[in-house]
Amino acid sequence: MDRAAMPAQEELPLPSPEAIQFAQPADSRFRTLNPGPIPIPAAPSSRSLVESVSDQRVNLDVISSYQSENGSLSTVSSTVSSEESEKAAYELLAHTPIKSTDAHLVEFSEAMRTVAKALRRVAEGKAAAQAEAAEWKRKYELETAQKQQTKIKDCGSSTGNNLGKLASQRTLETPASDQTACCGNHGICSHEVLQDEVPGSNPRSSHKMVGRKASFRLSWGCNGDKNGQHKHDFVSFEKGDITTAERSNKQILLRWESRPQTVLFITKPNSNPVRVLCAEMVRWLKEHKNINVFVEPWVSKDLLTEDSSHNLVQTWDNDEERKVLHKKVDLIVTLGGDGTVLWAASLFKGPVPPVVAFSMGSLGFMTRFPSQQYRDCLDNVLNGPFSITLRNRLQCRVIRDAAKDELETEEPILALNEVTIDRGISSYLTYLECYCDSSFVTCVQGDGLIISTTSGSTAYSLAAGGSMVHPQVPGILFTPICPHSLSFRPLILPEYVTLRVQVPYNSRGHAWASFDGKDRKQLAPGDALICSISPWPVPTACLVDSTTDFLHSIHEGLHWNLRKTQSLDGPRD
Ligand SMILES: NC(=O)c1ccc[n+]([C@@H]2O[C@H](COP(=O)([O-])OP(=O)(O)OC[C@H]3O[C@@H](n4cnc5c(N)ncnc54)[C@H](O)[C@@H]3O)[C@@H](O)[C@H]2O)c1
Ligand SMILES: Nc1ncnc2c1ncn2[C@@H]1O[C@H](COP(=O)(O)OP(=O)(O)OP(=O)(O)O)[C@@H](O)[C@H]1O
Repeated sequence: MDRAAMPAQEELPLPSPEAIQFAQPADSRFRTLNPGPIPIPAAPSSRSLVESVSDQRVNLDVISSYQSENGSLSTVSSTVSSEESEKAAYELLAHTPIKSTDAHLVEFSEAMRTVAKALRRVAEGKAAAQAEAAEWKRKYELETAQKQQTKIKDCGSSTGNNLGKLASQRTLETPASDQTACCGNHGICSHEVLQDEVPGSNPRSSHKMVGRKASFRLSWGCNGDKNGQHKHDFVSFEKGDITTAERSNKQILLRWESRPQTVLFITKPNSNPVRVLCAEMVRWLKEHKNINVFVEPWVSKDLLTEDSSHNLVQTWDNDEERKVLHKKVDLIVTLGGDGTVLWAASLFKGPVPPVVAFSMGSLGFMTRFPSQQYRDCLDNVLNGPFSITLRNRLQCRVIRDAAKDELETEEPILALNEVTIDRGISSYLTYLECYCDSSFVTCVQGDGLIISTTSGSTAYSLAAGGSMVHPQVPGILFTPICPHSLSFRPLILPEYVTLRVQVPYNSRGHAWASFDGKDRKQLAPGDALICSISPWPVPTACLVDSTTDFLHSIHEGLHWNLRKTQSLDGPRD
């Protein structure tokens, strides 16, 4: 490069001979090539810049530039003796015009210039960042001081003149004794500030720099919620501490704002006690409470044949009418066992009115109301308020291989307990690929898989080794059925995930999906089942409250951890 064409010197000072010397390689062979300090025009030295460039790099540059002018150098340096190479090098130097050496130095100084520019940019960036940080700190301290002053005023004690002064000085120094006198009794000041030692602060007093911990924000992020409409704070950051602001397991109370007028009865079929009680309750509700009653079509016929006074009981004639039941019904009463609650829920593909489940079955895990005391129970519920358990349902969709490019293939199916994917009549192991959102979970090889709600955790999932989970816990259970693996433990996943169970093409057989033990669907290789929590839970009325009812059911219904207590006589510590 022509020296005249070089950029202005202020861009980068040319390296001094001293600097060049510093950058010389440790390699002795190279030293023999080095004719000593090279005379170059005097220029301000920048040793520090040169230091940042590795010696090796300079060596390589210089060597390669020699190479480019005399391609034989590498052969010389690697194959001939050092004496020969020295001789060759001197010859080479003798033939190398000084212009060429200058050209290398120019090249080198250009490299230095680039490094200097980069360093300058870094230094400028750092200075700007420091200035910005200082400005933020200043504003923050000012704000803190102002807030502090306001609180001190609120405390009714003498104004902390010091704070005012210090605020204007952009720092806040508050003697600990002042704080106690001012706000200590109210527990405000002393707990909401951090006190850090400030280097260089007034050594005469024990004054400290006072500042708040940095605040930050966490929020729910809903899958697919591009507008962020469902995002809301779920923690608060009071004084820099994370506190849960909203808890999903709060007790929920139902308080009527207007009087309930319509009750739907769902009853277990083929049960005489149920039939008799249903007729009695319907009459009582109509005569004493002036309530409109809906029943299933087959119940309507039953009631009419028994007593013509039941002709005022309403029902529905077709699916379209059934689909809008939730708009007419204030309350659902079930008479039967858990299966009847499941059946009642299955009639509602969308929102479900509150369910009051009377126990007329063998187990009655979800049926907490004693049928003998139906009058008191119904009175309490109709008057309100009463606790409810919001029971999540699974919304499941079968995606057929042939139609997997279509967005929605089959109607979604809602399950209150679980969806089971099993081997059906096939005698082969099921082979199911499972994904949670977009992450691979596992391959199930065994009898099948149960994807259960927390309400269903005490049903089939429990029998397959899953944990019992309180129905208000927001989760989805992932429980294998007889997995042919020693290490397949059940999982509980968060309620917001979407699960996909795929029958792979290389599966030996078909799989079968069923929903709350009903509605079996065959899954061929290539078919998939998608499950997520439905937006329409089933609100079931509690006899006492959600937790008391749950614990009562696991004690009384499942005899959980029932064991005779050891007597005192016997060995002791
Ligand atoms: N091996 C098993 O334990 C097994 C096998 C198949 C189905 N099931 C369960 O049966 C349910 C269908 O119930 P059904 O009454 O229509 O059939 P069902 O008449 O065969 O009764 C099943 C039993 O499960 C009990 N049950 C149902 N839901 C429950 C729950 N949430 N908690 C505790 N116990 C519950 C019922 O009270 C009943 O005793 C399915 O959703 C499934 O959970 C269990
Ligand atoms: N109204 C209904 N129409 C059709 N089937 C129903 C209806 N109510 C309940 N069933 C079905 O009847 C079966 C038995 O009902 P349920 O579980 O309530 O009685 P149970 O077996 O005596 O009680 P438990 O669940 O306590 O053992 C279940 O499979 C359920 O789906």
